[in-house]
Amino acid sequence: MNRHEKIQQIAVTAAQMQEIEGRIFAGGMPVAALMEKVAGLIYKRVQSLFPNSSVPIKVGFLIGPGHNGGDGLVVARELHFRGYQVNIYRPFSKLKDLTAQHDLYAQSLGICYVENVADLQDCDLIIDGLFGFGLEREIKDNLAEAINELNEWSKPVISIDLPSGLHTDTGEVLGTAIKATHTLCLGLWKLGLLHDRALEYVGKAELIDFDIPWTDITAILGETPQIQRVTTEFIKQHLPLPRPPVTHKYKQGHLLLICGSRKYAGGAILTGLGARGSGVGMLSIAVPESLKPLLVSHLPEALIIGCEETGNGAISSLPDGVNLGSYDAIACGPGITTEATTIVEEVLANNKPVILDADGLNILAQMGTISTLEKRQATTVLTPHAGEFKRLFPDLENLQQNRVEAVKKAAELTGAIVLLKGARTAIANTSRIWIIPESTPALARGGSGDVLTGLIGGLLAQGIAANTNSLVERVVIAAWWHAQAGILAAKERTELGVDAFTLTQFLNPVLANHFSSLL
Ligand SMILES: NC(=O)C1=CN([C@@H]2O[C@H](COP(=O)(O)OP(=O)(O)OC[C@H]3O[C@@H](n4cnc5c(N)ncnc54)[C@H](O)[C@@H]3O)[C@@H](O)[C@H]2O)[C@@H](O)CC1
Ligand SMILES: [K+]
Repeated sequence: MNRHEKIQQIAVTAAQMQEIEGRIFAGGMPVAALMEKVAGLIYKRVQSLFPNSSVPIKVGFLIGPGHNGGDGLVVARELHFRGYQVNIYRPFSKLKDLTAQHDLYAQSLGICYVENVADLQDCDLIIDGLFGFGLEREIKDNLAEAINELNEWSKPVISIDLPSGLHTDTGEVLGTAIKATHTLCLGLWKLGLLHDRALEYVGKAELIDFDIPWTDITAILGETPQIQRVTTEFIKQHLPLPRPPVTHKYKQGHLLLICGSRKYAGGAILTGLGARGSGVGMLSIAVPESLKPLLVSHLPEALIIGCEETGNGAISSLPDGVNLGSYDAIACGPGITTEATTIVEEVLANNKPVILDADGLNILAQMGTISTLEKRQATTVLTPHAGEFKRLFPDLENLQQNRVEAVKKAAELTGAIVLLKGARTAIANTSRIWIIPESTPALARGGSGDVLTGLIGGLLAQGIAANTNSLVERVVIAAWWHAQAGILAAKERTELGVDAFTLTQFLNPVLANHFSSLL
């Protein structure tokens, strides 16, 4: 893996970034030289995003008291030299030394300083250098009002490092925050940018790599950082491709899906199609007896098991002769309704890897999440959305806003692999956390989660059959794959055109697009 690929997999907190920065300075790099280098990369990127033309672009700068402001001033100076019409709004009198020096020089060059943020309203572009990872308290009073006013203008805004006002680690809005259209994150991805609640502020985000020595990164984060930003390169390493040249269907995993009810028949089909997309060797699907013909017609390759059903058409028990121990993995939950308690209890009592979703999770919550999972030896995967998560882990409610912390705690409490669905799906086991950095709101649609459950099940079953010891990676692959299928489908069909059935048809093209070298 090259440096670019490796660096994209890292996400850091403010404290970690400060420690890494400290090592660079201790190594002898002058602070001013690093700022010059970083700002040089930023202004070149701004130039390519907004090239100057015969009519100069008018750029408004927001300058804060620290080194984020210092970066901003160097960018302002360089764009001034390149013919941009630069205006600076700096609502602070006390500046850090280096920032103050750049400020003096900008003034000596005759760059225009304005008194009020309103004076920037006719700018074509705003650059936000108010605060970076040094923001330590709420933004209040006049500055908060200025930011709120600017957010009303709907102009292009480029934030340096991160949108000012966002907490670097949690993405929480401290008072108020800049709504950027672009964020140029410096050096290493800041964890806060990967939180759902930050997304409406971040816009298009990209990393500006300024050559932080790898030894300084690993000295602070270790060889395998605890938090991983999931990239294509990671997926490529863990994808079950290519297959061994000599194999057979059972060696490629046997997955049992337990899903559906009279009320939710479609959920069973979608889960089955998700599993189909995974390439799993053998697929068995247990559904209420009355759904059997429907499932056979949609998934002719699968073995459909008709189960005895309750008066409302939920699965009441598996038929005699079905041995849960004979499958590599079992995925249970989509569409089963909360009546199917017996089957969930039976599945959890078994010693095979289990994926629980939807009403499977609600039943687990009723059984007692932690006490039930304590008894399990085999892997359990839980795939809640925020509402299900709350029911599963009522004691973690105060963490709901900090999704990364919440998923980490949930995994620690249960020993399970927990996948918390969201705009930035987060997955944790007891030692690490993975975040899917790209997705699409097109996936916010009924049935989309059923597809994911099938996909996870299929990948997990293949992993078990192949004796791989990295099962959590299979769950991460499924989440990434699902998101990418949504993105690809939305590109072709718009964000409104990605119903769950359509989504299943984009699973395979994602692989073909990204991994042609493995085909
Ligand atoms: N880490 C690195 O390796 C590099 C960092 N650089 C820049 O330096 C930034 C960090 O610089 P700093 O540590 O100086 O921090 P910031 O520039 O983010 O801001 C810190 C300053 O803001 C004040 N402040 C914090 N919260 C406030 C609030 N709510 N209201 C008013 N004032 C507040 C603090 O007292 C301090 O003076 C990065 O984000 C990045 O832009 C780059 O210059 C070069 C490389
Ligand atoms: K900023």
